[in-house]
Amino acid sequence: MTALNVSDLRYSYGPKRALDGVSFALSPGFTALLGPNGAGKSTLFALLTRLFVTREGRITVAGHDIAAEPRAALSKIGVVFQQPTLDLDMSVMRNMRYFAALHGIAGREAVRRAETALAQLGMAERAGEKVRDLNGGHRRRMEIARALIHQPEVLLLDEATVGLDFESRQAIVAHVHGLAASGLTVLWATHLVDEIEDGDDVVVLHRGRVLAHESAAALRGDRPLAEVFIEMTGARATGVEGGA
Ligand SMILES: Nc1ncnc2c1ncn2[C@@H]1O[C@H](COP(=O)(O)OP(=O)(O)OP(=O)(O)O)[C@@H](O)[C@H]1O
Repeated sequence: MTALNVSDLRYSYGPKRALDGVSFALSPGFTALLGPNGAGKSTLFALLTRLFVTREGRITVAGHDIAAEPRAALSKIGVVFQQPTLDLDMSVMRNMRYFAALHGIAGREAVRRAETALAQLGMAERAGEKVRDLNGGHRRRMEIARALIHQPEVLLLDEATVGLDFESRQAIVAHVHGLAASGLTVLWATHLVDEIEDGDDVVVLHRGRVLAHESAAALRGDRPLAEVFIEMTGARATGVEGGA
């Protein structure tokens, strides 16, 4: 089943074309949106979450056209933006319940969903802690849990590990792969090749165009993914090459 379908999407900032005919279809599982700085990843995310609107191209989420049925489409999307958006003075649970309320979920159901989502990210025992007291990795995990509270089919993460140390990054990457394995459709924007596993699906975006869409294993062949990425985009691939 196609959970997210993007078809011939175009977007310009004045004369600057940021997306130039982007198409891909995603099924449940982990897809890395791999692109160097300026590739168009953030622009794509803004269109997928309807922060930006374009008349050129089409986006459907779980069969709902985002232009024709925005509420239905957006109710199927969970999103974690590059910049954290947490209230530091609330507890983890209060943050979760506050966000649940924005989706019309309250009372016991909100607590039940919050507990389930926190457990999925290995954060259950931190529910009572103030967000301010959490380290960066745990804050990010909380934000991912929060994005799951309305039980979306598609989870979008825009450079979710920016600024975190290697261990925290690894933990988050592992958790999100676990979510994808349990049936969620994950689109993980990154420029770090070490966050990508051989079994992952990869969309390579460069200068607003999709250069490749296939499994990481097929994309890299018998070479390191970093080498292939550099060759395709001319960009320096950052991150530690973790065997991929
Ligand atoms: N507000 C804007 N005005 C003009 N050009 C813009 C604007 N925002 C982005 N761009 C340009 O559009 C292109 C795509 O930018 P975008 O931020 O979507 O890329 P990105 O892949 O998310 O990069 P990064 O990882 O650096 O955020 C780039 O060439 C960028 O310079």
